[in-house]
Amino acid sequence: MTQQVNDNIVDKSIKRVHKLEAKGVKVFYDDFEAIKGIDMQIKANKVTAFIGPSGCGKSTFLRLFNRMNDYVDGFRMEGEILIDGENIYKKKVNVEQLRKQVGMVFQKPNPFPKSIYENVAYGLKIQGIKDKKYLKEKVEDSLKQVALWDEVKDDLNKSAMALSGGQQQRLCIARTLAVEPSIILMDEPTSALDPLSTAKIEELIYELKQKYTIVIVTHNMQQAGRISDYTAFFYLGELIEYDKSKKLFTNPEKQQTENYITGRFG
Ligand SMILES: Nc1ncnc2c1ncn2[C@@H]1O[C@H](COP(=O)(O)OP(=O)(O)OP(=O)(O)O)[C@@H](O)[C@H]1O
Repeated sequence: MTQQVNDNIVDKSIKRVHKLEAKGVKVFYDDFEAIKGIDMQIKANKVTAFIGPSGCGKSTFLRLFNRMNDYVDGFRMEGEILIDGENIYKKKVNVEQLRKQVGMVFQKPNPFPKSIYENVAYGLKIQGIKDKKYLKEKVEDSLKQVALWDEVKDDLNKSAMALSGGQQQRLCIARTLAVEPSIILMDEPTSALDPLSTAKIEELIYELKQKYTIVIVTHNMQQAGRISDYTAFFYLGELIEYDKSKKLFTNPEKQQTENYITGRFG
């Protein structure tokens, strides 16, 4: 099934406008076909939400963009995933480099059992950066971007595990930003958080799209409506509908989308 977002952007501008692209993508876990042939283009510097009932393939599809499924037993993919026009599944692709460009934030905040400072500096240090002044600046800058700096600036040596869940998630986003990705994948980043922390992360996502291309899986349709520019509705491994969020949530083209967003199934 071919789904191109419906707003008159011509194909020849893919490299500039469409940051991510899937071409004829199928995913199998052994014999099970989890993604059944998806074509999709995702725009740069926008927030794109993936919605759909449990098991429809949102996370599987999201994880294709930084090759996180490569580790899964029985995983096999057909088709192409392109970033800025480059197929990221080509043999010569350096997966470590790719993951620097494509950061990921998970459902449960997963800070390392280290200090706040070390968590944010970690990615830079494993790149071999030793310059203390640079590291300090980068840590401060990343924590400021996630609006955590004021809360932690006097406690940078404190364990990250002592932070609240919402603070931990912002720290994990700061850790992702420190290595300067251009794309951030988020897999239900607020589902383990209280409403106040959720609101903070949503504000943050809104700010971050000035600089980053963000793709977010969410079960929360209000959230998708609030923060995303585009929404893709998946069902049973297919991309059913993909459009501007305002359109998809108010006037969907497909009956299945309408049934889902009005809570008739899922
Ligand atoms: N490692 C795996 N091995 C076998 N099957 C898997 C594996 N991971 C996912 N699947 C199957 O692939 C399908 C898609 O799963 P996926 O986790 O991508 O869906 P999802 O839409 O993200 O679900 P949820 O909203 O519950 O997280 C499901 O049927 C799931 O059971």
